[in-house]
Amino acid sequence: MSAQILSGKIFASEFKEEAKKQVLALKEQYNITPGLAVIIVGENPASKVYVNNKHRTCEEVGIYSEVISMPADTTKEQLIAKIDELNYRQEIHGILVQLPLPEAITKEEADILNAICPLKDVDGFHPVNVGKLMIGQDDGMIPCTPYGCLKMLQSAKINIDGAHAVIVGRSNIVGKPMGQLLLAQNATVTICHSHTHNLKEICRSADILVAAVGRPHFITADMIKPGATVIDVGINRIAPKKLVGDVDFDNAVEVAGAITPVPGGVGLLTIAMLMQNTINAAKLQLAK
Ligand SMILES: Nc1nc2c(c(=O)[nH]1)N[C@@H](CN(C=O)c1ccc(C(=O)N[C@@H](CCC(=O)O)C(=O)O)cc1)CN2
Repeated sequence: MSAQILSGKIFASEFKEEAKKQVLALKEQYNITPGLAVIIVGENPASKVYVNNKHRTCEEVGIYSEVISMPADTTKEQLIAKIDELNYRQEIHGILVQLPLPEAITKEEADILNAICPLKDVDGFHPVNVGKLMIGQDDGMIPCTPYGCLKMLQSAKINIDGAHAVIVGRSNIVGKPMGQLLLAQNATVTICHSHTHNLKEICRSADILVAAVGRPHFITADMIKPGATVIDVGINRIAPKKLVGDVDFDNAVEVAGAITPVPGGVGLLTIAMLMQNTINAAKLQLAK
């Protein structure tokens, strides 16, 4: 039997509707419009598309949006000076630096992201927010992609409590925060990576399998337990107009119980959750 397809489009539109209501409530109760500033450095074509989509989604949901485009030869100091300016602007509740940064400043990524005030860090990449997620403190920001995966699992009523969740990939943006989020929901979490022995056996023991490796079709059908929920976070461009995930979808769909497609899966939730994080940031700043 073929798996249930977890459509990112449907969940994203559900989450955006919820965000719209919260924006209206903030306006009515406190006369506040949440504001998001996105900084893009350089000319990466995919980044430009994502940033435009962020701007468009802000308009759709009722969030004030500013896109700040900086040239590819921007220095770390210039970028941090821009972030500082935004840190002090009251109408900007969320600040995001689009990744990847140009090669010349890639090594400075940590210093640049750490310059964002943790209360405005809508990506949830600042060490303060990483720490809050780690210790289960709920007044921090959660990275958008794993946050979207969790909300989708909850909305689809997939059981997490007591489930064995296996995450393949240990990035700071997806793998590690995904593990913390599922652990906080009482899953038994295994994080696998390139040095893991018996990867196939571990994956096959997963009730929830999250693929976040960045390698096309890395997870094959024989690595999936029949009936498991498979979340594919990979976005791999294998030809100019062809995107595929980390999971061999066509075969996996015959084994899994539920599965996300690529495109049209959790990627779409990333921007929906950015809206939610901007609203959460505005609420947190109200309370300060
Ligand atoms: N500062 C950040 N930079 C980056 C992040 C991030 O969360 N914060 N994530 C990615 C890019 N990204 C958002 O920024 C993003 C990626 C993918 C999608 C998406 O909608 N994917 C679609 C396919 C879109 C396509 O055709 O390319 C899908 O999966 O169906 C949205 C946002 C890296 N940088």
